[in-house]
Amino acid sequence: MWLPRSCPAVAATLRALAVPLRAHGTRQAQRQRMLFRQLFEPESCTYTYLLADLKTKEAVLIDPVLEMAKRDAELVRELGLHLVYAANTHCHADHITGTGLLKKLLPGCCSVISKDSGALADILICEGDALEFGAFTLEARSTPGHTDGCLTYVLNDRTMAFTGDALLIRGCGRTDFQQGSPETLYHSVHEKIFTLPGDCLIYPAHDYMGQMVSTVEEERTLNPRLTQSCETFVQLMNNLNLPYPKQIDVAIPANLKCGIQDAAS
Ligand SMILES: N[C@@H](CCC(=O)N[C@@H](CSS)C(=O)NCC(=O)O)C(=O)O
Repeated sequence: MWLPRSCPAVAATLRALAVPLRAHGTRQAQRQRMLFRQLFEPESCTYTYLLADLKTKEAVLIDPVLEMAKRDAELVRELGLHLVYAANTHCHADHITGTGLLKKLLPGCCSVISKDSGALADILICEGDALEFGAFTLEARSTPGHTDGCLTYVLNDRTMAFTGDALLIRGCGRTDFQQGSPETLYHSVHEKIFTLPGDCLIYPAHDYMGQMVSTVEEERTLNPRLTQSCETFVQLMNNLNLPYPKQIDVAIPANLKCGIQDAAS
């Protein structure tokens, strides 16, 4: 049924909708000018993310892998982008980061990792710091527990969170090496990730089951580990008995130097 805009009931409804509609419009406008790609490295099942402002062409890569750095650099060039940051969520133990090589392939790009990781990079960031690319920012949230230096990068409109190994789809990062602590991880995820909006998309650093994306609400309600009490979670994590990652002995020393063993960063 058609109702005139002057109808008081319609006017009240439009007033009530005004804020959410405006907010939705802003998110949609933002989405339309942002490029997003999820890239994959099959050996370590690592996801790399490319985000760019389509207007200014400034771009960020999150968690690039050494063996795929040429692919990533080629994609950046093909799309006419300018890579400003090659950022790690943490010092990985299962593969060598591509950030060191990307700095050579795409001069002008800065490597990034958290100060708490103890690793070298051009920019060492902390909780609350932001990486800007054009009109967008990625806020760094400290989410330790898998390692001391784990960060989750949250897009400024809180529609996307890049959780590294802190939160995986229906899982989480192991806590049995590299300063791992199940108690710390539990609190990180509950306080820094599960407090994001329910429809915020979760993009992890890995998936071993072929899944690509989740949401805060899904993980808050369905994650088999993190829906448990902290005590049960700790017991569970202390009894995973997973084999060590195949590349651990080369990956950690290399990643402490940004993926390059004979140079500072
Ligand atoms: N088989 C892989 C390593 C698998 C693994 O240990 N993944 C880590 C993240 S990379 S350090 C993890 O936290 N897994 C959690 C889980 O529950 O599987 C290899 O050899 O590279």
